[in-house]
Amino acid sequence: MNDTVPMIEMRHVSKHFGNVIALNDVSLHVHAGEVMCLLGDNGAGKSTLIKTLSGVHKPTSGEMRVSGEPVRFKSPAYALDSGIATVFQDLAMIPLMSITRNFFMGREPTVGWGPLKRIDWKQADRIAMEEMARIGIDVRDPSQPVGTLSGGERQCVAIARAVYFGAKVLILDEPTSALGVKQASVVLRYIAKARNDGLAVIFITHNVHHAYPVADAFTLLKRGTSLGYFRKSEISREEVLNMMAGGAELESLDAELAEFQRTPAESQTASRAAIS
Ligand SMILES: Nc1ncnc2c1ncn2[C@@H]1O[C@H](COP(=O)(O)OP(=O)(O)OP(=O)(O)O)[C@@H](O)[C@H]1O
Repeated sequence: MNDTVPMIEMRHVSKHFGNVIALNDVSLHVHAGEVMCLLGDNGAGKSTLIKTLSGVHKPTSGEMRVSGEPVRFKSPAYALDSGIATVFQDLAMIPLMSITRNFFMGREPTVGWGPLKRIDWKQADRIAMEEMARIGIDVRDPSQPVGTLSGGERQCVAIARAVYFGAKVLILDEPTSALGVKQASVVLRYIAKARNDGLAVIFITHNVHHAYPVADAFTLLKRGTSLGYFRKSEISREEVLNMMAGGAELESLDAELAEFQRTPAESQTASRAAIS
């Protein structure tokens, strides 16, 4: 158990859209140097939760805290100023633009003053190369279009960019969902590294196999409600899987599908037995 103040915390947060209750009394917390995996099926409320944490939505009720201080984000810029960076699935990258341009996205270092002020490309390229090297991506040419990197590498660039610009909390929206095993492992390794560097990471996924190796804790969402917050030591991979899928629902599906697997002779015997 970690007794320090969480880096980020949600207390009894609800979010309604008219009559739709997208989040209902959800509480969670993440400490510095921890990965908290937020798991939930389609429509569970994951996107609403991320958008609430990152200042896109305002909670209908409940409280959010950063380093123990209550916060109300008027816009995503306020969340960013508090050190909360969200890497959305689309990565906000321009494939045909260079790695350096994508890394800085308008925040390039400059030289000179007043009308002579201009982007310091040499410095920008050097920083981009160094940051890529730090995450284990060997960039030979920083002017290379970012679209030439693999999917996993592009995810890492987006995360590295957030870290470089001062994130304390990283919210990663399904960073591995479109990736094969090898590419997903590139991203999972980097998530573990960000955690070891002291960031608080919220990793949203519906893939328990990706979540389990890297998680320190789990929050499970179902239809807008939290099924609970679990430390990794308190819950096995199978238990997480079962809660995610809804054990009872799966058992009844098992029984239903077993019916299809019967041979015609078995089915006839079963229906005769049912009639008599
Ligand atoms: N702006 C909105 N207006 C009305 N209802 C919304 C809005 N945003 C989300 N919802 C509803 O809130 C519920 C949760 O949606 P949300 O997108 O947060 O789920 P999710 O877990 O991210 O799902 P998925 O994995 O499919 O993206 C859904 O029933 C959705 O229809």
